[in-house]
Amino acid sequence: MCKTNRYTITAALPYANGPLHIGHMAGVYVPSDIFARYLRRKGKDVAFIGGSDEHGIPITIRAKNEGVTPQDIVDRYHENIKSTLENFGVTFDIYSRTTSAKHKEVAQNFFKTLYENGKFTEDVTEQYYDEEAKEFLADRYIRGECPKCQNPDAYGDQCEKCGSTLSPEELVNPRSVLSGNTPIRKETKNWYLPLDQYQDFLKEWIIDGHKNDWKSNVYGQVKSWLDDGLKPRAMTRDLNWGIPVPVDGAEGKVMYVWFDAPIGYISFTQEWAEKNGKDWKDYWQNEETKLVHFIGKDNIVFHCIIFPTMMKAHGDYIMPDNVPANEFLNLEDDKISTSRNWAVWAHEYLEDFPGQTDTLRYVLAANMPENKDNNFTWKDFQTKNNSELVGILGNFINRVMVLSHKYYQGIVPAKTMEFEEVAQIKGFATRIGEHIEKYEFRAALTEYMNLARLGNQFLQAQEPWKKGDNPEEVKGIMNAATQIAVALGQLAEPFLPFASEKMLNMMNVDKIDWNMLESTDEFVAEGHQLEESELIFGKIEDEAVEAQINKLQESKTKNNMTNPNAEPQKELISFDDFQKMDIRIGTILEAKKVEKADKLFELKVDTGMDVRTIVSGIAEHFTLEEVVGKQAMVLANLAPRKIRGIESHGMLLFADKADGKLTFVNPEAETPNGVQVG
Ligand SMILES: Nc1ncnc2c1ncn2[C@@H]1O[C@H](COP(=O)(O)OP(=O)(O)OP(=O)(O)O)[C@@H](O)[C@H]1O
Ligand SMILES: [Zn+2]
Repeated sequence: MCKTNRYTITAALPYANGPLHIGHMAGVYVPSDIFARYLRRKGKDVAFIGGSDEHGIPITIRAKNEGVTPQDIVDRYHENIKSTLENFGVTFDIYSRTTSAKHKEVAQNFFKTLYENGKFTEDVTEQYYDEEAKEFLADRYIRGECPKCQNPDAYGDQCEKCGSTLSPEELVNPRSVLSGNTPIRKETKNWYLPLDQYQDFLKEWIIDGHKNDWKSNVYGQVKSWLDDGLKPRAMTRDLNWGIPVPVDGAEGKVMYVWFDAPIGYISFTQEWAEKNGKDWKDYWQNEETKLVHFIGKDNIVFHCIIFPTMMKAHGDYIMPDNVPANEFLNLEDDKISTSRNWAVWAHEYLEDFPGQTDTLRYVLAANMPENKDNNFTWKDFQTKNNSELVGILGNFINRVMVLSHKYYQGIVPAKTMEFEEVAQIKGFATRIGEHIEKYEFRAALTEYMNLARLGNQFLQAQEPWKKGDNPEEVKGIMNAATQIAVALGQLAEPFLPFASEKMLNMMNVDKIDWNMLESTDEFVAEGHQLEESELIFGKIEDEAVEAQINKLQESKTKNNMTNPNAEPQKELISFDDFQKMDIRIGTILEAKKVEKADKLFELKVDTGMDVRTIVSGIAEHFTLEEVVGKQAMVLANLAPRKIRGIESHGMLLFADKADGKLTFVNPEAETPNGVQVG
């Protein structure tokens, strides 16, 4: 059914701001790898392209919080992610990164082409700006209340609670993530991709053209975007981390991360092609090539609307043939979250379950959130391993191996009889392939396991161990069982690559082409010598699963201790910065109201060094009587400033409670005035 011979397969570029978890694997990397491995076995010319997305605000925020550079962050996580993917058996032809020189060049050329051909519109708009940090606040640099669900911590580009796509102007009570301050609005020029001009093209291509072959979750999301009407979208940002915009008048601006990241698929293909003597254009600009993007649902708009529009505006590029986006995987009935450490980290799994990589690949493929969100639980993981991989597949392979060695020293006996089960194998190969080509990975895996079930039923029905008086029949049964076992070893590869290799080694056979698997009845010949038998899958004990559940419980306990509504931490300061502050205990001696200022008290404060005047904005929180005689913390060396004509020498410190009421922060034991706090 698949006539195309060349495929370009991309997998979403993970943000290099943290390690990979099972959601990433189930949503993107397991399905794309199954697809790529299958097509290679089918003899197709495949470029399976991946890499780290190293620009974008989550990276700069993480760097700021840790007090390191963005480059430090991406170097750390790029290596971590790359080796995790390798160890998971994800067979990228190249796994590169968007901070490479090659990528910068390709992305800048792409931008320039659009610019020179007049594909952008330019617009000067007011954007939020943090006066203290001196930075424009795009996307995740700004938070505030979601206008749709009132979540107080929505981002400037998205509300994670209700899933709405937002722009910073829509946030209620916006605040800067950098300083916590309320931002001002300031004019800046940006370059926009006029998506509205591509509305008709997108409608014709997707809505009219892919109603039947795209997944309904993807099609539905695209349709609702188009029904709402597309608007121009800024492709540049006033930030200092990213790829500089290569046009005059754009100094200090970088490309929007979702402009440069998908170009990564192209630049990485170029890097790979150069190293391997190929022509990259075959993979991106040849109508006979099928381009397929594997992503999670939050990336649909970028891969179905924005990136195709970029490619259309550029010209020469093919459109994706399909974007089989998955919904989300949850963990133990809760949303996977990096910040709440509610995740099973792929690299930790590899350490905790050595030699059992395929078990996780299997469970994630079986639970893949293909059409709706799905759930991973450790109990289900254990059951699927013990009763399906060990109990069905491993059991069948092991019985065949052990009996072959017992009866025939591991030499495959003659085919003395015909069995219908053997003739059925090629049908399984075909159906597995058809499901994979339709992005129905769960159904493909079920089909595969049904062949293992068939093998067990066959042995159970034929009972060769009871037929010692008919050696010719036993030979025939064992030949047939061995055909099924070898076919299982062959067909396992897309899903269970490590187990497949182990099975084929043990059976002493080479991998064969999938087309062959779909057409033959003989997977191994009479007289072939099998190697020694070994177990393919190990049981997962209760203790191992309990340890994992305890690990999650610890995260939950920790999360419950921290306040989800706490203000984000301010920018890091050095120890020297801190040392500069002179904070000490003082006592308020006198208090009076400041005329025509509802919020202010004029206070006389004994700081231990002197008695001084401090103007404080506490009149709405306390009465004059309440504050006189009270001790308070004083920031003594704050530069004096005039407030309502009164010179204030320092500042009193209060705790700013969530309900907006101030409260004094005082030493627990009696403390003389002038004692330093630090
Ligand atoms: N729980 C999940 N289930 C399925 N796919 C997911 C899940 N989490 C992330 N993905 C997908 O993995 C790909 C790479 O994710 P990316 O690095 O962009 O992280 P992310 O979406 O910010 O995730 P997180 O916030 O958990 O780090 C994206 O296509 C994303 O849709
Ligand atoms: Zn919301």
